[in-house]
Order: sequence, then structure tokens, then C-alpha cells
Amino acid sequence: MIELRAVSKWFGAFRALDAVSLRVEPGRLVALLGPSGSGKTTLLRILAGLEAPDAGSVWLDGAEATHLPTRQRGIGFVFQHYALFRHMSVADNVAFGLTVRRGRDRPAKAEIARRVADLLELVQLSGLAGRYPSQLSGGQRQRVALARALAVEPRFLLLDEPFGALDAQVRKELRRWLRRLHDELGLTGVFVTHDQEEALEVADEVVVMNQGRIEQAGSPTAIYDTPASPFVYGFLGHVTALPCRVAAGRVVVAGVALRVEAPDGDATAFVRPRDVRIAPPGPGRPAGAVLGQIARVGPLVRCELRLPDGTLLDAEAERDGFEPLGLGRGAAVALALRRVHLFVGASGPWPAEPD
Ligand SMILES: Nc1ncnc2c1ncn2[C@@H]1O[C@H](COP(=O)(O)OP(=O)(O)OP(=O)(O)O)[C@@H](O)[C@H]1O
Repeated sequence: MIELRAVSKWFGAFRALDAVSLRVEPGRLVALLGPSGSGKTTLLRILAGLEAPDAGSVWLDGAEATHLPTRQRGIGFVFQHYALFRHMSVADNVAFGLTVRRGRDRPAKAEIARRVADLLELVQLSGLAGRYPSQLSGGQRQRVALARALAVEPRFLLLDEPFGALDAQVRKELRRWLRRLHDELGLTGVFVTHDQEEALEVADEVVVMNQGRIEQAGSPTAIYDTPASPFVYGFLGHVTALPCRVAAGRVVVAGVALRVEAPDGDATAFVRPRDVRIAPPGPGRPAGAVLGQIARVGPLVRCELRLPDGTLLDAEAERDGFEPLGLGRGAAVALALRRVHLFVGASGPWPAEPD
């Protein structure tokens, strides 16, 4: 188990971490998600023992590890720019952590060779043991880096934007592969990302960070379905924030009347494109917006809707459902909202439903 208790870290007058507490249960894979500068890397470096906290403590499997040197923590890590040794073959890179061991800790040559072969098979690079890093693709290099981190049989795996520098397709493949690998090995892991899709897809638990604090921690579905703050909503992306006003349990969002059990006051409604339904106006379905740009992306249609006050609202629909409506740019449309969350000041999220 990995645990941080009220960890703070200052760089001069700047507080990079503010009393962060976090618990990663054995065998779980946790994603630290947040914008640049939110403290993710600092947190990971403190876990790895590369940085010491100014306050608070680090616990590994129930024992305090705050001041334990990195090599005694049972940790393997892969950093985005943690380059491989260029003058060493793939096999030698993977073997590195074992060959530098001293005395009785160092396995016999044959044992090292066997372990390297096993690891290369695990990361699906068996045929490339004799190559040099310059002869590998970016994705292959990251897998070698991972094999190297695993060579010392760590209990914990820390990954800092492991796939950050790779193109979208390779990233997708590698993150699925990482998930499978993690399950096979039963490690406890933490990885840093600023890619919300990566976090939601790969992790058992997502920890959203903002300005050195944890904004929300929970399962990917909990984070996605009930973002705890406007920040989390905004950070997960693809959302329109609309100012509105709650009065006596009622609120009008994008011209649509909703019921909500929130206190009265000025509020912000968060509406995801998938939760906006559009249809041609008709009886009981007054026109509420005008269609702006329409983009067809594979099976989906993304549209921009202009509300009467000039505000833009994004909507997304299946093309199969949208095309038969015969709606084009400039058409007046009726709106319905499926799911909306409100924040009244800092209070929320308040689910709002059609009245
Ligand atoms: N050694 C340092 N000296 C001074 N400031 C630092 C140092 N390391 C980090 N910081 C600052 O602490 C803050 C948090 O940095 P950190 O690298 O943890 O953020 P991050 O969330 O990992 O960001 P990114 O996604 O850009 O890597 C940043 O504002 C950074 O500039």
C-alpha cells in the first residue's frame, strides 16, 4: 500500500503541495490528473524519494518511508524523459538495475539473462534484445524503459507521463497494454497524466489535482458522473458552463426549465454535449437555438448552437439520429437537456432535471 499523510512541499515561497493525503490500496492503479503545475510530478518524486516533503509523511506497506532512500523503497519508475542509455543494447538497458547491484545482491549472469529475456517477452520486444535505443520507435523505447523499471521486481510502479511524447494511436495501444500488464503483475501503481481520457480509461482510481491540492479522488465513473467542483468539470473537458439563477427549486438553463434541489442564488450550469438533444421545432417544442457550425466526425455530429442571448452551446449526436432530421446550418431547433449539474457558488454538484 502507498500512503501520503498531509504532505506539503514548498519551492521557496511557492507551495507546490498543500497537505495532500492519499492512499493507494495494494494492486490498484491510480492516475494523478491535473493541469501543468498542479503538483503531480512533485507528488510522484516524493513517493520515489527523489524529493523530501517539508511536512507530512510517506508510508509504504504500512512502514514509514519518508526518509528512506529511493533504492530501498522497492519502487520502479518511468519518467517521460528518462532516456535509455544510448550506448547500451536493449538487453543491457533492461539488465542495468541488476548488474549495478553489489556483492550477494547481484544475481548470477545466467539468472540476469533469464530475467531480461522474460521481461522482454512481457513487453513484447523479444526479437529486439540486441538493438540500440536509436533503432527503436518511441513506443518501443517506452516499453524498454518499463522493462528496465520492472527488472528489479519493484512492489510499486511510478510512471510520469509515460506515453506523453507519443502519437495518439501508439498512446492508446500502450495504455491498454499497461493496464493488462499491471493486472498480470499485481503491482501497486501511480501514474501521472494530464490526459483525462487516459486517466479515465486506464486507472482504478483517478485523483484530480489543482494548485497543489486534491480536488477530487474516486473511481473513473464517479469522477465522470459527479465531478465535485467546477474545476473538475472544466478539466474533464467537453462541457459548456452557462450562468443561471436558481429560485425556489427552479432554474432555466439554455431556455430549458429544470427542477433542482439547490439553494437560491446565482449558479453555473455544466452541460455536456452528449446531454443536449436537438430536434426540429414543433407543437410543445419551441425553437430555442439556431444551429451554427456542424462537424461530422466519424459516427458523430458535433454542432454549435447559438442561444438567443448569443451564448454558444455545444451539442453532440449520433449521425444516424441526426441526419434524418434534415437540419442544416442556420436552422432553428428545439432543445432538451438530459443531464445537467449546477454549482451555486462552491456548493454542488446539484443534479437538475427536466421540469
Ligand atoms: N525544483 C523546483 N524549484 C522550484 N519550483 C519547482 C520545482 N519543481 C517544481 N516546481 C514548481 O512546482 C509546481 C508543481 O510542479 P510539478 O512539476 O509538480 O507540476 P505538474 O503538475 O507535474 O506539472 P506538469 O504537468 O507540467 O509536469 C510548478 O509550479 C513548478 O514550477
